[in-house]
Amino acid sequence: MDVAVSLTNSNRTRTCRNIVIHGFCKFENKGCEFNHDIVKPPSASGPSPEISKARLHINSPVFKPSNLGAGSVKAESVNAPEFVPKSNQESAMLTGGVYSDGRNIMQSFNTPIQNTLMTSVSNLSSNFSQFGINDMAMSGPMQGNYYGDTAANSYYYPGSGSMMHQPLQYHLYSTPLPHVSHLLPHQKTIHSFFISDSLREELHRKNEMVLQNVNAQEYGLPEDLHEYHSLYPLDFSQQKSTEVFGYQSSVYKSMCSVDGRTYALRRIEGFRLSNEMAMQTIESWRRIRHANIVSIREAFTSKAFGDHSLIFVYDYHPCAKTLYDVHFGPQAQLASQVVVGSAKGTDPIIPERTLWSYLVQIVSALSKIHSSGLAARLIDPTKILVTGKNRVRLNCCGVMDMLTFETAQSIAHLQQDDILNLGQLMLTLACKSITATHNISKSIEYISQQYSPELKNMILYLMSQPNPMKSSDQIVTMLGSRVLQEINDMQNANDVLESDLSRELENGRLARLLMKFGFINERPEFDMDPAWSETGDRYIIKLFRDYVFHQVDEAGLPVLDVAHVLTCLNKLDAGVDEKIVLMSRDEQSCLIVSYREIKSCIESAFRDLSKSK
Ligand SMILES: Nc1ncnc2c1ncn2[C@@H]1O[C@H](COP(=O)(O)OP(=O)(O)OP(=O)(O)O)[C@@H](O)[C@H]1O
Repeated sequence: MDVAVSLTNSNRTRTCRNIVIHGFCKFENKGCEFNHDIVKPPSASGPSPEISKARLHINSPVFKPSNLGAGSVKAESVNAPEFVPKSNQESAMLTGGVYSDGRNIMQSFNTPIQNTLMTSVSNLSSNFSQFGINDMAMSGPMQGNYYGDTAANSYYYPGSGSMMHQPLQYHLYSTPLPHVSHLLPHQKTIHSFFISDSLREELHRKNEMVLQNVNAQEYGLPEDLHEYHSLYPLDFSQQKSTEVFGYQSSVYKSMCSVDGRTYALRRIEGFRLSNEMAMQTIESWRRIRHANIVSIREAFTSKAFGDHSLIFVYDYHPCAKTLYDVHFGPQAQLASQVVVGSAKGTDPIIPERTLWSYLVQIVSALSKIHSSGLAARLIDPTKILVTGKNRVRLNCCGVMDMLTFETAQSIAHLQQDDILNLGQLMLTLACKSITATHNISKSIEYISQQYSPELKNMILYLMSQPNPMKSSDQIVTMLGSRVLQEINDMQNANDVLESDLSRELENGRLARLLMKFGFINERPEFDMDPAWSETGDRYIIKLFRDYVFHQVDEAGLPVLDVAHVLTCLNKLDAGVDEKIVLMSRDEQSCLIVSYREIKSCIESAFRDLSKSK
């Protein structure tokens, strides 16, 4: 398709396009070959200064000649030398001129023209209102006037009205204003095109955490540890406790040089493995995959830290905190003081629903572990990770099996201990005191005051002597309706995430479109190639790119309007029949094409590119 708009065909009878569009031609006496002798009304010896300066900019309405039916302009028709509107009325409309009797055209529109104009304006307004732009740019009384004459006039005469609109910083997302919640069904705010702020922030924080790095030498860390490198300490506390494992332990984030993924390495310091068989205990744990268990990948010994260390490799969960940190750590205490506004001792309790949720998740993990013939052996607030809102996972699974390999213990017995430890954990959480197990009767009394008898009885059952044996499956049955509640909550959360995902899906669509643009536009290797010249489909694409991204306002400043870009790209992707005016950079030619035609140009240019591979 050849789309060059040539001016070499001298045709004195044709009205100059600049006269039609701008009302004047700056090349009139400088060699422009076209006819400039149109009947100019006496009072309109020159175009209004505002209009003469006005360039194609974001506020330009979508031009829709009333007598051009849909599909009447094919992409091929851009071969036509120039665009000549069919009637003087239209040209008058475009130039914002006056009639021969001196009446201003805006005051004296006859009904069909007025309808066309107002349709264009209202189309544009509704396009933009989809993005909540009305709310931002024309809030309050302005909005009420928008469809009135005053607004239409200032719309067509940029700069002439009392309200001058500067380009807004649409890329700086602000939260929606309260009145924006009362939008009409077809209107949307820009926020509705992207994932929620809180989720975006959370994901950014997690990404940032994955990329955190320290200088290994400064921290006395090895550069390489087996297949792992870029170690980053996750536990900066100076005091290391030996309470849980009987050994000091440290945790590092690190990257695996084999698969490039990030893992959490738990180092048991100063542990010398005396029996190689102990390594096999990890095999059963490696097979366990459960939503409430931090998966283990492998274990190995290392002298890279200058001692005999045993290293366990777990899945890394960025920004994870321990259950202890969340409910008993210094930050939790500070937060509760802020909430309550009083000293320690009046901490708000953990909501009962959260406690049931923890219980259901941990019992679900235990059920999986016990049915695999294993025991968790570490139901401790410092060894349970919180990896999302109320989402818990058992951590450090398999460590105790290896550390106590020599002292064989009955699995059935260890499983009973798991259930007892779970009871103690729930007691601790319900009393929000790490020492709650020191005086159980007092703690139970406190729980009966704060929570339902159902929760109290469940904790009592978990902590009771096995008679003859308790099983995790029994507890699952006892939890009954709580499990259903948990499923319901999770599915609701899933729905919210899915809707966020669907918004990003739309953006992914646009990103693919932009990639195509990037592939096609201004390829240096096709610079002088007539088959890939700037006169064919690619020319339309280039002009469209200018229309979308390179518009300027009346002061010649760049228009940075995300909403305009989104509107254009969405219409392009949908291939709608709406027509737009594309203007060449030298303002010497203009084309009227529909989004559908531009879309087919892009597709064919991209097909050509992929064929040439
Ligand atoms: N798999 C993991 N993914 C992400 N972070 C983890 C992982 N395992 C542990 N962490 C983080 O490492 C930090 C230290 O964990 P650790 O288990 O040592 O807790 P701790 O409270 O310091 O216990 P201890 O007193 O026994 O050292 C915690 O903030 C925890 O969130």
